[in-house]
Amino acid sequence: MADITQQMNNLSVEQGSQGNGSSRSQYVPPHLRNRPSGGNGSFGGNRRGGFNNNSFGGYDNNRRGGYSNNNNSFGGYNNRRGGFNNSRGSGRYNTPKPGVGRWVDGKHEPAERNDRLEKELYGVDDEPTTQSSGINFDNYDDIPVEASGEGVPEPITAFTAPPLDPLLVENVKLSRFTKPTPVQKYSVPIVAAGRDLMACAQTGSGKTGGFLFPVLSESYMNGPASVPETAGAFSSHKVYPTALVMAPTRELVSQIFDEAKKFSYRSWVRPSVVYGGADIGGQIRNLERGCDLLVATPGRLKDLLERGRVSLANIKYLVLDEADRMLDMGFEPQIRHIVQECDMPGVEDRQTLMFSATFPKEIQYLARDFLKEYIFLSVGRVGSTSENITQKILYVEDEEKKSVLLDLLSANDNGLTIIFTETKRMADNLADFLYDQGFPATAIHGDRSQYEREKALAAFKTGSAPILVATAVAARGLDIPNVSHIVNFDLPSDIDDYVHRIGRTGRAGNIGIATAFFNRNNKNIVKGLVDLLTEANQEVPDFLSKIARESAFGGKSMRGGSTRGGRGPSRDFRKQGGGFGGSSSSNWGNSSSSSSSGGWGASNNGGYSGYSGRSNGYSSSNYGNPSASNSWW
Ligand SMILES: Nc1ncnc2c1ncn2[C@@H]1O[C@H](COP(=O)(O)OP(=O)(O)OP(=O)(O)O)[C@@H](O)[C@H]1O
Repeated sequence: MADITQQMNNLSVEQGSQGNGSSRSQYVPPHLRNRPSGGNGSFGGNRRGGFNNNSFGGYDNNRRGGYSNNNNSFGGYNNRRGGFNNSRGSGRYNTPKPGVGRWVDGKHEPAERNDRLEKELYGVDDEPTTQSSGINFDNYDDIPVEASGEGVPEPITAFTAPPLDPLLVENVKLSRFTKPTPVQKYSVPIVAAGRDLMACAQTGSGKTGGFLFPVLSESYMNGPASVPETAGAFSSHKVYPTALVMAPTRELVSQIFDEAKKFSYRSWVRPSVVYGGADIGGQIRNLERGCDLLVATPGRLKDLLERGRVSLANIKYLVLDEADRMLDMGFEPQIRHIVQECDMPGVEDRQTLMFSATFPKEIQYLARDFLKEYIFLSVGRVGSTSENITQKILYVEDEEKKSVLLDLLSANDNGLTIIFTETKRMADNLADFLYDQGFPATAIHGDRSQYEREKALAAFKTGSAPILVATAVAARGLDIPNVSHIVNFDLPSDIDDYVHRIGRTGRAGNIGIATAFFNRNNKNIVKGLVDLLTEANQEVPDFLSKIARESAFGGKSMRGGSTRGGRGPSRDFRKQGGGFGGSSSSNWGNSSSSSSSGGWGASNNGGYSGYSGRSNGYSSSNYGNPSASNSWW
């Protein structure tokens, strides 16, 4: 990594314009300059057989890394009619299947271990598709965490049973996780105490485990609910999951599903996934094989509810992941319909966990309506970036971008690179260009079919196409091991999007580089960028400070100018209202915690009235290491 940084420091735009003498002055990247002419790099040949066309003939299709999750390989109960969903709680399964446990007479019977499945689920060390925690993983301990609300339970410090279920601890070990990340430390006891949670945490800090660990662990201890007596004659066609996770994109739900498979190995809990753009018939058949934990995009779930294939009557745990993104994508009506107008138990009879990178007003309304007396958890400063990511901002005019990109890619010959563009057309154009220049690139964006997107991701993950050109579709949530470099070929206009994009590297304590091409067209983001770089102890180039100063006179003062309030408050907004009489707040870190009045006071209706009358219940503590608050982010 140091080498790459060094080489990047030495880069200049002029270097990129050196031709190879041909009349088309086609750029020849340094690593190809001394090769005999005539080839197009090691994977050349027929362009249509390459990495970025729709035929996908050119790269090896290793499905392990992909998103083709219609095959619920552990679901396998074929007794469709007389199956598990009619068992009403006991002796659910007749035929044990590899890796699938049972709940029998009020007891959990985990399945035997299975070598083949373990290799499939957890991979083997040093495989490109497995990611271990990086050298800076221990620094997570230094991230300031603020937990506020009534009666915040003590965080756990290790993966131990108790409080976790022993099977969950075994699966966590198989995943090579040695200790919990901050969000996991808090979420485990919070969920075990029956509390609701609203969590904001930095990218790559383990939020998926933050909800999967406690939900699965509690499920292993408490077992399934029986099918409601009110279920009609057609209940055998329906599934009655105990836990529902909603997330915005197909890729993200598929990824959560893959994680859920790992941690539910050998247990009675069978995870399933449904998302739009894929054959619904196949998804229904998979659901019928067993569905205790359902991971879904809102649109497809609504469809399945309307078809009577899913009942939410048994939901004990509702998780909304990337809630702000779901609202951005216009899913609020579907989410409200699913949570409030179908058969899901009310807020008092389920536990609800919400994860969101930002906490603007719209999310606060959802929290007010979906959660009860929740604990607010803030890990790191909301919207901040990790110091594990070295951020470089280069001044590059639009017409020079391709040339500079080629230099960057030539300098970075190990690890995976994601290049973000603003438009789908540019993503395709750039991927084709890179292919022509001898770089194995593939593209992912919303105009590609689900099949193409899965293929592209699989090729990228396995390293057969180590360069992924992407639009915002890949910006959030995706967790791909060994991504060492993010290039913002086009900067987004919202600083939050920038944070999420670069968060695809530097995950789980690993290090990474993020390079952005900046020019005067990106003036709207300059203030946010300067603040962010400063906050993460990154170098702020002179040109950027200068443009920021100029722009300050132009009037935009908000970071990036997000229309939704962008980064939003990182603090529990309930503290700002007038309704928390007698609240006490102790702040052990150094984040400023002055509470202001106004805003969310008595004008709120609905779910908050219960809070306002408390005389002594509300407390807030900041458990971060006070000396460390500047050391990591
Ligand atoms: N306790 C742990 N020990 C080691 N690695 C972990 C641990 N928890 C999670 N990870 C790994 O860290 C990476 C990031 O986790 P995850 O995808 O849950 O982050 P996230 O907070 O949801 O990120 P984002 O905000 O980008 O969606 C994953 O590769 C995951 O396997």
